[in-house]
Amino acid sequence: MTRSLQRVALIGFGAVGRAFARLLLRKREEILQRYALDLRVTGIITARRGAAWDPEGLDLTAALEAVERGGDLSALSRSPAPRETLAFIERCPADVVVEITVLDPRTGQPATDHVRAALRSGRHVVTANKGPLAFAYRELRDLARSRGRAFLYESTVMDGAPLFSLVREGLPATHILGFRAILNSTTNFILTRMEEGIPFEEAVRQAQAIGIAEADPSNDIDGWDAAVKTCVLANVWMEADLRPDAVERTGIRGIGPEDLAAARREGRRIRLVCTAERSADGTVRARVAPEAVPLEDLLAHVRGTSSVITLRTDTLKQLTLIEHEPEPAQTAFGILADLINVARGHWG
Ligand SMILES: NC(=O)C1=CN([C@@H]2O[C@H](COP(=O)(O)OP(=O)(O)OC[C@H]3O[C@@H](n4cnc5c(N)ncnc54)[C@H](OP(=O)(O)O)[C@@H]3O)[C@@H](O)[C@H]2O)C=CC1
Ligand SMILES: N[C@@H](CC=O)C(=O)O
Repeated sequence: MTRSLQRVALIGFGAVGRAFARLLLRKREEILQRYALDLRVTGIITARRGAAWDPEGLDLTAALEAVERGGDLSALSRSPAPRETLAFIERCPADVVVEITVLDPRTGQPATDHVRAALRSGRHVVTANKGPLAFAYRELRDLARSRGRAFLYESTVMDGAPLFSLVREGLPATHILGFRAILNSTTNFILTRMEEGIPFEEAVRQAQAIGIAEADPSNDIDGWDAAVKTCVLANVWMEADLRPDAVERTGIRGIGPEDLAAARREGRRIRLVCTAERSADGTVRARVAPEAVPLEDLLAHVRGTSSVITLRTDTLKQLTLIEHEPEPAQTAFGILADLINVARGHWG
């Protein structure tokens, strides 16, 4: 096998970026042996911890140590790297740009501009940030196609679970008619902890400590992250062109221990449920709302950070996928899988 080199730039180095660095340190040799793929991180930029690039590959152990002790990445750079993110993306020595900055569920920015700039400058793009798909999926997909570049996003929904590749590779000639899902780990974790008697604020702190909460956890609590994910799935699978504010959205802020106890007395559990269906007029209607789900329903048994989706299809009837207790390491795996698929050409 001929060895190929893939140079990767990380735009963001928070919980997911650092989990990806740790995973690559663990898997680099195996990937080289199995796929003849030499995966190197050649650029990293953050908002407050500087930027670094090195066309030969950055020392990821040193990058992790620098950021974890509250330091700056600049000392690792072979030559001074731009501090402005768009300039960094345009000039970094990379074949693939990985977008893992903070989600803004109301605008999808600046991540959408980052993805657009990367594709325009001839890079493949992998994103775990859902914003670009919720706000500009069609445009970015078409831009990637017109440039002959990959645009993959496995980690945007259900972390590293192979959701998009399952539909892309495993469900040919199939229409997704709708879905019902639990897609936000933080709210599912909070509801589960509250059922165990832990106060709401403490459950939020625990979700933040795991690294699964958004930078602003109200984007989880008020249903925004779930609405954005619902949009992403509807846009990619159902040819919808939805934006998050078109999703009927209620979060879990109003739910207290007494509501959970009342549901329990009726043999139910409260879960934040995401649905999308095509209506009779052909448009896609999407909704995120807490539901008191009966214990006979699979969704009632999805606990902690776990997530679940049931797809309704025109070929395989219904298909359900459950992801058990993901953390940022599983999101990092989705990014790694996308990068390997870019190198293998599994993205058309
Ligand atoms: N955490 C999870 O379990 C999952 C997260 N995601 C998505 O992945 C993305 C990253 O999540 P996570 O790592 O948890 O988020 P964090 O908040 O931990 O990290 C975000 C990173 O982005 C950097 N950043 C912010 N703005 C910019 C900018 N304009 N230019 C360059 N860097 C910037 C931050 O810099 P600084 O370090 O200086 O603050 C930080 O390094 C989000 O979009 C999230 O929705 C998807 C699936 C699961
Ligand atoms: N904040 C999100 C992280 C993954 O997308 C969640 O809780 O699901």
